[in-house]
Amino acid sequence: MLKVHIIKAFDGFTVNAAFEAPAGITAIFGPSGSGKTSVIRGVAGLLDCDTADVDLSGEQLGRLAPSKRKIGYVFQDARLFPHMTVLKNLRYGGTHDEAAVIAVLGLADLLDRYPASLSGGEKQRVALGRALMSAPEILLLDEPLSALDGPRKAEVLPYLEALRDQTDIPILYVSHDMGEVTRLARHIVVLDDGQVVLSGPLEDVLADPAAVPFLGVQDTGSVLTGRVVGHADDGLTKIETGAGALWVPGSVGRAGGMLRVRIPAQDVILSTSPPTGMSALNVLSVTIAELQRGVDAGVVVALRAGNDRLLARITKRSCDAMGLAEGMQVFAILKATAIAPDDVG
Ligand SMILES: Nc1ncnc2c1ncn2[C@@H]1O[C@H](COP(=O)(O)OP(=O)(O)OP(=O)(O)O)[C@@H](O)[C@H]1O
Repeated sequence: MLKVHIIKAFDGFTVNAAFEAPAGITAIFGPSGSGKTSVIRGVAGLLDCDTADVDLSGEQLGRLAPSKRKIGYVFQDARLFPHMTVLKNLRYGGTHDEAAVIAVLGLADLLDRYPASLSGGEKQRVALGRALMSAPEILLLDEPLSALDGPRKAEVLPYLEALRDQTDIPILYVSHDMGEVTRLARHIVVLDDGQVVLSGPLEDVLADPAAVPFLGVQDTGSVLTGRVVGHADDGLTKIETGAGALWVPGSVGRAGGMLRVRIPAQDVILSTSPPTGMSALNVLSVTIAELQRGVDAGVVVALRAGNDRLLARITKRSCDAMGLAEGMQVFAILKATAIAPDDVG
C-alpha cells in the first residue's frame, strides 16, 4: 500500500492532498490546474514540497533523494534519447526483467530502431519499458496517452492493460479522460483545487451521486462489470451483468472473460413501465436508491440492481411528472450505441 500526503504552497495556490493507493492502477483525476502533476512530482521528489510523506508499505520514501526512491516516471512525451536505439534507451534505466518487459509491451521488433522512426504510440511503449526496467517500486504515469491521437491511444491501451495485469506495484495514473480511467484504473483519487475531494474503488466513487459536482455532467456515469456471453454476427457483444444482460457495440473481450462497461448517466432513460416497440437494446430492471436534485434542471438518480449500481441523469420535470421516489422499481433503458468503445475494457 502506498500512502501519500503532499503539501505544497505555491504563490496563490496550495496543494494539500492525502490519499492511499493499493497495488494496481490508481487514477489521479481532476480538471486542469487541480494539482495532479504537482502531487506526482511530489511523490517522485521532483517538487520541493512543504510536506512530502510517501509511505510505501511502511518505508518512508519522502526523505530519500529522487534517485534513491525506485520510482519509474513516464511523461506525456516519451523523452527518449534520440541518438540511442530502442534497446539502449530501454537499458538506460536498468535491465530488470528485460525479456518480460519487451514481451509485455510488444517491443521485440523495435529494438534496433531509433526514436525518430517510431510512432507516438511506439515511443510511449518504449518509455514505459524504460521505466519498468529500472525495477521501480512505484510507477508514475503523467497523462502518457494525452499527446496521442485516437487510433494511437487505442493501440497503446491494451499494452497498459497487460502491464497493469502483470505488475503488482502501485501505479499512479494522471488523466482527465474518464474513458481511459475506466479502462485502466481500479481506484480513483479526484482532485479539485489542490485537495482530494473523492477517493476509493472506481465503481464506488463513480456510482456516488455526490461525485457529480466534481466529475461534471459529461463524466458522470457508473461502471458495471459483467461476463462476456458471446459475440453476435451483427457486430454486438453480449455481457451478463448483475443488473441484467447488456449489448455493447463491437466485438470486445473473449467469451467467458470479464469486462467493465462505463455507462454515462446522461444516456440512461427511465421508464415506470416495461418499454415495448423501442429501438434501444438494453433494458434493466432497477430500484431507485436515491434522488439528488442539482442546482440546474437536472436530477441524478442512483439506481440499484442486486449489487450493481447505475446512475441516470434526467430533468426535474420528468422526475416530477413520473412521480419518481426512492424505493420505486423502474426500468433503465440504454442505447447500445451510447456506449463508446473506450468505455468497454
Ligand atoms: N512552479 C510553480 N509555481 C507556481 N505555481 C505553480 C507551479 N507549478 C504549478 N503551479 C500551479 O499549481 C496549480 C496546479 O498545477 P498542476 O500542474 O499540478 O495541475 P494539473 O492538475 O496537473 O493541471 P493540468 O491537467 O493542466 O496538467 C496550477 O494553478 C499551477 O499554476
